[in-house]
Amino acid sequence: MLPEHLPHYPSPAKLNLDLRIIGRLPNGYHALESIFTLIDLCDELSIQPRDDGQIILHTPTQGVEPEHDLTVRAAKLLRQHSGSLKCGADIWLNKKIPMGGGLGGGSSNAATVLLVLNHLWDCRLNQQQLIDLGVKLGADVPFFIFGRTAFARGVGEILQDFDIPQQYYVLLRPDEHVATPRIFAHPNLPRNSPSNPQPTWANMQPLRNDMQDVVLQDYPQVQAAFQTLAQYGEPRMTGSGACLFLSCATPEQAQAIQFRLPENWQTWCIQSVAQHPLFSILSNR
Ligand SMILES: C[C@](O)(CO)[C@H](O)COP(=O)(O)OP(=O)(O)OC[C@H]1O[C@@H](n2ccc(N)nc2=O)[C@H](O)[C@@H]1O
Ligand SMILES: Nc1ncnc2c1ncn2[C@@H]1O[C@H](COP(=O)(O)OP(=O)(O)OP(=O)(O)O)[C@@H](O)[C@H]1O
Repeated sequence: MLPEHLPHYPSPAKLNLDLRIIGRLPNGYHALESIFTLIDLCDELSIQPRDDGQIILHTPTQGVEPEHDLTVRAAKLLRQHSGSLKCGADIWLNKKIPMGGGLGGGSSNAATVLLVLNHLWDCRLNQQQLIDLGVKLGADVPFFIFGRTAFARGVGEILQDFDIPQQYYVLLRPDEHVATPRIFAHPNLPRNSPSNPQPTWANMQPLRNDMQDVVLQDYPQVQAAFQTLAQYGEPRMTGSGACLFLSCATPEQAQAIQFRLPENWQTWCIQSVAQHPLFSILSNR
């Protein structure tokens, strides 16, 4: 699907290991505090610069108009800051991350495009400048540019390093699409969790997701998947759902649980990844 002669750039998914809503911002958005980690479920992109200013996506994503695709929007946004309208790109995307599941795939694709084209077009924007651009595309984009396990504040753009134990997860995709705006607008959504000024893994226990209860109430398929996973531990939802995950101490434990899950759900055994896999690729070029 991607051209074989070009590099394949990774674009990993994320999990919100914990997500609390601590209030609302003046613009109506919700102020969050969240532990984000990268996982080893990745989309892949090939990106080749062109010198005629055109940005062409050769692999349109089903259900997304090419000009609305976050890869194209990211490239156009960076082009405005490149100082040259000649900057163009051919883009190929191989999607493996389910869309709209709370795994941040589209945001990750946008971050990979920003990081790679910043390099290929020699724009020389620093990480903070890329984060400031990225947040215009989506609240999860800054985390993927930060590229390490993080504690996030604001809408997700204020990031600090955060230590977590290495963990393995069973990830399950319920057969349901949850619309993020609908959950943020839900009348029963809790919006008053206390802020944690000095978060640590220990003082965040027990981990939770403030969006989870309203999603479980309103989406029977997510509730059914949750009950099934709950036979094996304490599942949680990532982002605004619908994907659910269960922490496991070893990969063998994750595989044993996955083996017992009904086949009607798409499932993965995954692990957290300490650093964005793109960083070592770009620093070697
Ligand atoms: C749930 C998370 O995935 C956690 O990482 C993110 O906060 C989602 O952020 P996002 O991808 O930017 O979400 P979008 O799908 O673009 O947001 C849709 C709508 O949700 C609402 N929204 C989003 C983020 C936020 N912090 N507060 C909000 O109230 C806004 O009305 C926004 O217009
Ligand atoms: N390259 C892309 N990949 C995936 N989705 C895209 C892309 N470009 C635009 N979109 C749109 O963005 C929406 C959200 O996609 P994404 O997979 O990032 O959401 P998500 O996993 O629910 O993230 P969140 O953690 O924000 O809830 C999709 O439903 C799709 O309409």
